[in-house]
Amino acid sequence: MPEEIGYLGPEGTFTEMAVMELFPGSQLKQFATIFDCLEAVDDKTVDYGVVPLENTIEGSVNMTLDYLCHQSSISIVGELTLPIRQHLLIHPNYKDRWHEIEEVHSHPHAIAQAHEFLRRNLPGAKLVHTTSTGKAAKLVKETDERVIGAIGNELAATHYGLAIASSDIHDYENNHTRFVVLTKEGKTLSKKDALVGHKVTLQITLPSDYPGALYQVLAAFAWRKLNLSKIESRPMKTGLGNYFFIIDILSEPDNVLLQGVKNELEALGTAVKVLGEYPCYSVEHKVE
Ligand SMILES: O=C(O)C(=O)C[C@]1(C(=O)O)C=C[C@@H](O)C=C1
Repeated sequence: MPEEIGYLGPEGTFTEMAVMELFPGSQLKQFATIFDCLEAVDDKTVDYGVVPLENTIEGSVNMTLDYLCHQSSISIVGELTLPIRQHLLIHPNYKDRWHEIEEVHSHPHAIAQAHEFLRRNLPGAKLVHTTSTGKAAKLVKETDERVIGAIGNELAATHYGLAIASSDIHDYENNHTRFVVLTKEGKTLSKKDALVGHKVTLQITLPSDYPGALYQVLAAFAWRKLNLSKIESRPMKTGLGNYFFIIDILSEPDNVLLQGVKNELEALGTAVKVLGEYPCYSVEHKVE
């Protein structure tokens, strides 16, 4: 049976752009929400899932992080970073009337990425959250009795036959999103081009709150000269002030120094869960 790839749909999402780059020509299955996609990987309805993990402007996608940390035994087997260009999309019937837009629909991350543009250009418009930018574009296509807009990409504009009323409306030029490939079954990703490095992502839970606990964790990486690219705390959901840490390390697979870190941390009573050891890819061009 051909492998099936789950992703955040419908057609025209940024996640679909990532999937087209990572799994060209594969059998795809769309999910309405990130959670549904994660669950499908977990219960093996699909072989791989592709979901967003982090954006330059908006930070982490907590749904993805929390699922990986709290609920599952699925792991990260790859990462793709894509440039994110947000456009204001409108029904073609209203293409010259975008200043009259009453509502702007999009994924909360996309709305946040264009906050300044919306404040300046459409201060009276109601902002409506959708499960994805593709969903918002589809809604605009289906609504021709009112002037509404969506924030989304050029793939959605083409797919739904929408006009681009204003292009590149994201507030910061350097707008990128990291997408991760997840799997349940020890599968690996074998993309050949666009490789930019390797990472290991660890979930670290301190034994208890004592002075210098995090410092001790970081020291284990520091004296081995292991380069961290991200550290983030997330609530354990057991009480205020209880956090665990998610740490990304720029490291080749099977690095013996990392095994040393794990042994040292575990000896200190710190729990270490490996969320993934994976290749990282990056593309700057648009996927047509
Ligand atoms: O809605 C989409 O198109 C998505 O793929 C989701 C998502 C996100 O969750 O951040 C992905 C990239 C962009 O940052 C905006 C939205």
